[in-house]
Amino acid sequence: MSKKPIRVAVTGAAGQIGYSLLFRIASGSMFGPDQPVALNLIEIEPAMGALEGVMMELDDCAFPLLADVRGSCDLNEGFKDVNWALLVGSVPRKAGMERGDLLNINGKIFTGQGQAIEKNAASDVRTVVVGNPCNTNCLIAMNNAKSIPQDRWFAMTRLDENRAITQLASKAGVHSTEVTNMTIWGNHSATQYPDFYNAKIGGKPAAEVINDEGWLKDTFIPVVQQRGAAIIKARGSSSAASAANAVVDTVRSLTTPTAPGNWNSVAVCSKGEYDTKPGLITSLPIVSDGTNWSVAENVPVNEFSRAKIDASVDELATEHDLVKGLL
Ligand SMILES: NC(=O)C1=CN([C@@H]2O[C@H](COP(=O)(O)OP(=O)(O)OC[C@H]3O[C@@H](n4cnc5c(N)ncnc54)[C@H](O)[C@@H]3O)[C@@H](O)[C@H]2O)C=CC1
Ligand SMILES: O=C([O-])CC(=O)C(=O)O
Repeated sequence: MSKKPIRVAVTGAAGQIGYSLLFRIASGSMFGPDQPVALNLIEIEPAMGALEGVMMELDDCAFPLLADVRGSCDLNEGFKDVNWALLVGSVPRKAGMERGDLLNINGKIFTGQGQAIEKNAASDVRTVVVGNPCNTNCLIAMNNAKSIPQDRWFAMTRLDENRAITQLASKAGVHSTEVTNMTIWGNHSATQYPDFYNAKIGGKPAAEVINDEGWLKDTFIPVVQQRGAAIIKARGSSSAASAANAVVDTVRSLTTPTAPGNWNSVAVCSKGEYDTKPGLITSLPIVSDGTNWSVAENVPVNEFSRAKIDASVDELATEHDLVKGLL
């Protein structure tokens, strides 16, 4: 192993998403086939036994790229020297709940984690929040680590993007790789707006290719918005393998150059782009040069899209007000 390993913290490492995610990271899916990785696995005390078992399984894979694995329930130890912090650990919702209902239970987890990241992580640390409600949990962590630049904080809407891509591809009868420019705007919640107006299929506007605005507005949007709930209903627990896959995609898209003309969705700290509210963690169309990211420019926003984006940003503002005491 000639390259220095990238050290990655994963919270909730013994949970359902953790059980898929760790093996993808260790096998090279996240940082590529010639990049060694080291894992700092963080759990709460009662789950340390289960984490031990997961670590034994990591050992049993003899992954060529895995340089080191540490398990801890101490946040200072867990976030020590990490280059990436993947904040998965938190309680998932049950059937009948909205993700925002978890704010009371999960929000406070992210104050201590933000502080511990600021105190212990490597100087280049970047954080992706997965635990729900992920936008506002990310807001809490970011505001508890004010010396870390705001452009290093992300919340995950890539699973929504991937879901939207598959819905459009399947309606158009094409492979998912034909669908590009799929923006999820706003909150990772039932108000998110999967923007079919700017999505493309085979390089053409998706709305033109599908040619059924009624379906796009009245079926496509709610199916994507409610996909998490549909998985919970079918599986009895929330999306795990597809969520882990989306974490891999998120980090990969931030660390490799975006294909020219395309973009991906991730929630970042808004600077007011597209008239979103500055300071909120809002999903936007993002491009990367492999090192730095920026918001895709000149994406047209029509009246329909404007109303949908505003509704989701309003919900983020309400969540912000609910957690003011934690910021
Ligand atoms: N943003 C997104 O697209 C998605 C987000 N999620 C969210 O991800 C979170 C995790 O989901 P699962 O892995 O299925 O849940 P899970 O219940 O299977 O695992 C969560 C793990 O987190 C651990 N944990 C709880 N509090 C912790 C803390 N303070 N520090 C460290 N670890 C802690 C638990 O011990 C458990 O092992 C949930 O909040 C879920 O709603 C799930 C799917 C998609
Ligand atoms: O729906 C949930 O609670 C889990 C989640 O965030 C998703 O699957 O998108």
